[in-house]
Amino acid sequence: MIRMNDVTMVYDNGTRAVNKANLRIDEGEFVFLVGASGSGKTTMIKLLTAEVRPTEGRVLVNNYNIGEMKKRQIPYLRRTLGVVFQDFRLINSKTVYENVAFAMRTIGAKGKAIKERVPYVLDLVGLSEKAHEKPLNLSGGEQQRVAIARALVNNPRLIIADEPTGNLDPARSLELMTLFEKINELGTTVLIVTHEKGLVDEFEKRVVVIDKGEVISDQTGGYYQL
Ligand SMILES: Nc1ncnc2c1ncn2[C@@H]1O[C@H](COP(=O)(O)OP(=O)(O)OP(=O)(O)O)[C@@H](O)[C@H]1O
Repeated sequence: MIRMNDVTMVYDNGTRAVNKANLRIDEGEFVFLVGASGSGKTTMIKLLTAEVRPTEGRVLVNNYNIGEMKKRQIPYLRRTLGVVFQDFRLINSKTVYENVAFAMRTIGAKGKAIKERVPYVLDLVGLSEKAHEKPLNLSGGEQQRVAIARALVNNPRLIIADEPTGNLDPARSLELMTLFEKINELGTTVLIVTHEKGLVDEFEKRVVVIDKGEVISDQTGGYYQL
């Protein structure tokens, strides 16, 4: 599913954001990726979605080789991924339903498939009642769940969330993690980037810690130190 072998990523200005990192995530896992600000978490995610390419080493995601793939292949890689951004990136002029349906339309899905699938994912994230609201009439936690519904709607093998609890209070954050747990139990591999240690400690999951672009610890459950 995800393989990083001795991966280094250096930005144009010379910043070495990822440094000889090794990481393997298998189908069905639930993984937290944690690290201090500037440690390289977002760059790791960008490598997985082919927003940036490795300077050295090999990155494999759902059998795509990120360093060698052609630009025109990138949309196909992204169809296998659901990405939840910290700032939601919803279309405020469209309803919740339309935001989620839109993600299906972009990959060519039509009427019946959309009518079946969108209500299912809205129910999964607990937003059936809000289907016809516009995003700006929702709370931050609800908007976050719209973003998750949209990421899930095309049935990705892997869902990646970058700081998904950044805008939420502790109770909502816990609820959100419980939702990701449920999504994982339904078969989707989950990778969550966070620097909220308290939240990670609540869940007995695999925790990968990065510091200065290197994986410095990788263990399941329990305490970790930054
Ligand atoms: N586009 C860019 N060009 C140059 N350097 C960058 C770029 N994006 C990030 N960096 C640098 O790369 C390093 C890693 O940044 P990254 O955003 O991956 O960290 P992060 O762990 O996600 O941080 P945060 O928790 O603050 O979001 C930092 O030193 C950052 O300044």
